[in-house]
Amino acid sequence: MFEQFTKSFLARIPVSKLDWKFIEETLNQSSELGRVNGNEDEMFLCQENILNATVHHPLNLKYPLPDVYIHSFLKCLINMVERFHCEIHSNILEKYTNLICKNLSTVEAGHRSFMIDETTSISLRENISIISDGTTGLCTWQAAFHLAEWCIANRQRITGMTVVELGSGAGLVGLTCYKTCKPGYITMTDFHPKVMETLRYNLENNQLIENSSPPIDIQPLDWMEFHTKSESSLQADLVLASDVVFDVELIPALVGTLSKLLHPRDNKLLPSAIVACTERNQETLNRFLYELAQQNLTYGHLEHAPSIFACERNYPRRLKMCPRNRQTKEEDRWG
Ligand SMILES: C[S@@+](CC[C@H](N)C(=O)[O-])C[C@H]1O[C@@H](n2cnc3c(N)ncnc32)[C@H](O)[C@@H]1O
Repeated sequence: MFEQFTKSFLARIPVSKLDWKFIEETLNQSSELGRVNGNEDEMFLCQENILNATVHHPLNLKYPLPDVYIHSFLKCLINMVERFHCEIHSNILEKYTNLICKNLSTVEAGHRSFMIDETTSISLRENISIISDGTTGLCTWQAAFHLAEWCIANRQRITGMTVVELGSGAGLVGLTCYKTCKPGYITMTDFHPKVMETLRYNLENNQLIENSSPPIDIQPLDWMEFHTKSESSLQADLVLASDVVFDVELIPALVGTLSKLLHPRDNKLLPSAIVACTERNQETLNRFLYELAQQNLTYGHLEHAPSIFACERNYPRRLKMCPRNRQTKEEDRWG
């Protein structure tokens, strides 16, 4: 009954955007039931159920959301329960008053948990601010959800492939690919030390380091250096990257990196790259497309995959697929 609400809560959808209408209806039904049966416990039971589906959910107990988020959630819940002229459940009050006494910070890191299906979830430590510690890589960006959903929809085709992810950030795309697609090998990369540390933590937290079969790996990879290297041991059948097209200064190095990784190898599948772009600034995207053409890389647009993640979807996003110029239409492979 609470599945959708739980999914949004654990994914840290802004509190004001949670489905409060649903909570109101649930409280209303309990209030009516209590009145008809003359049973005052109905409202307490309902508050307990809401708490169990959110703050006391096993994933939140194991991978807690930031206190500031829980505080704001409980505040809204208490306001709503009060509108029914009903006593607030002691567990809610206790949790809330404990949080009031804390010095809450909006730059605090905390977890977000994403439920993919009944048995698969991914919990990531992420900062609340989109830019912190001088990097954009400590939170999940919107294009990542899009690309992760594309991976899930194409999992059978990805199975067994050697996958490299560029600019992995907090790790949603790589971890989703690893958990749902069974790639032959997956290497997640980034360059910022704090991002690398968070990425490692997130892999360990999802128990993916020790028991990695198929193997999963994290490597530092700075596009600025990589595209100038003459040799690299890194090879890919498929390159994934989400929300990496955001700074015109970085685009030549990013495309140079893609070009190197997409270089055809003997007796191997021609590699391709799926780059999920958020369409914020047309000029930046045009520069990306210009650089692709300079490197003799063609591109096509891919269909959106069905939505799975609870997330905000404010910006239009596109998946660009970049194979090296060739006769065969690569869209036929991934389209
Ligand atoms: C906007 S974030 C996107 C993170 C993640 N892919 C997502 O969609 O949530 C951009 C990512 O690119 C990485 N990045 C920026 N410049 C880079 C460079 N020169 N080499 C490698 N990664 C870089 C950042 O560290 C950050 O993780």
